[in-house]
Amino acid sequence: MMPDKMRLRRSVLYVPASNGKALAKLPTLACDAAIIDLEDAVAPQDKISARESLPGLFAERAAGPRELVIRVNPLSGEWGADDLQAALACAPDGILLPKVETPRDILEAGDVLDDNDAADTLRLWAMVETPRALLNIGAIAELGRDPASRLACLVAGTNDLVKETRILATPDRRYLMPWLMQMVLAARAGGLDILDGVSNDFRDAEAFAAECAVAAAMGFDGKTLIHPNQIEPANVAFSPSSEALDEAREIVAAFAVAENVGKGVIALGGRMIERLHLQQAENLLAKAASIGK
Ligand SMILES: CC(C)(COP(=O)(O)OP(=O)(O)OC[C@H]1O[C@@H](n2cnc3c(N)ncnc32)[C@H](O)[C@@H]1OP(=O)(O)O)[C@@H](O)C(=O)NCCC(=O)NCCSC(=O)C[C@H](O)C(=O)O
Ligand SMILES: [Mg+2]
Repeated sequence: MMPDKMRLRRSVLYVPASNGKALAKLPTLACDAAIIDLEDAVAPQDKISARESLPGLFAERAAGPRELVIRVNPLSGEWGADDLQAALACAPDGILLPKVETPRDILEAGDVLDDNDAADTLRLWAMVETPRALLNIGAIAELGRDPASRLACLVAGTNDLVKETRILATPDRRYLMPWLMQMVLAARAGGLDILDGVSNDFRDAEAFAAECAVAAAMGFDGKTLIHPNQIEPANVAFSPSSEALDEAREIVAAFAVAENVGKGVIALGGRMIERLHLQQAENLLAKAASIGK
């Protein structure tokens, strides 16, 4: 299994488990990961049949680097516990827990996984989409520091957050911004990946590209998506730009010059460059290498 740090999660597409056409299209799509959704995308009357379709879908799963995650219904509700068992039987890369409110919600799901031998490498992802989750975000993210918790990734659920907090959803997401930044901060503290919420307006390519660029600048690792035409712009926005790569190569080269080896700080192009910048540059180049840039 690929270590989490090496995973690309620039474009993470929700695919409703009840939508055969969308599921059939998935193997042709260039998203880094997909979330097969049993929760909000599936109507109550389709919950059971959607769950029953999972084994067929995963039996046909082509080997490859794309991460496949199943979003179950809340474990406290009517369908969640059975969803979790069905998801486990499919051996996905991860299970996404919706409506997480406290660290306990994640630990309880982890206990179920611990009782299942087949779940050795399975990771947990958690939606941050309720006011309580926001208030508990530090404690939730702290679980990332304990590998036994299996927590690997946080996902902003901006639609539910708008609903639950009653803020106004504006194109610039101004009222969500403080909470999104708090999520990024918590994820970094816990050593977790963090994905931005979805953009519902899937026909407005320009607005979507702008939203992705802002999210990348805010520190998100990628964006959750609802439609195939959002994949390419997300892949572009969350990949290092060629200017950033040129600068990273310059920094690596500068520290490799004989007179700079062993120095903690150097001047480059009129700017102070420290070893922490070298580390940033190396991380960026490693990311570009895994993208194949
Ligand atoms: C939004 C949609 C309902 C639009 O569907 P549709 O009108 O069918 O789109 P198109 O005709 O433009 O589709 C073109 C082709 O692409 C395929 N397609 C569409 N969406 C997907 C997808 N998500 N994955 C894979 N393939 C997809 C269509 O089948 C067409 O294929 P073809 O004819 O063969 O060319 C629809 O896009 C959709 O249902 N999207 C996913 C919605 C979803 O999953 N919602 C739940 C997750 S979001 C959420 O819950 C956020 C969070 O919890 C929060 O609180 O914020
Ligand atoms: Mg939601």
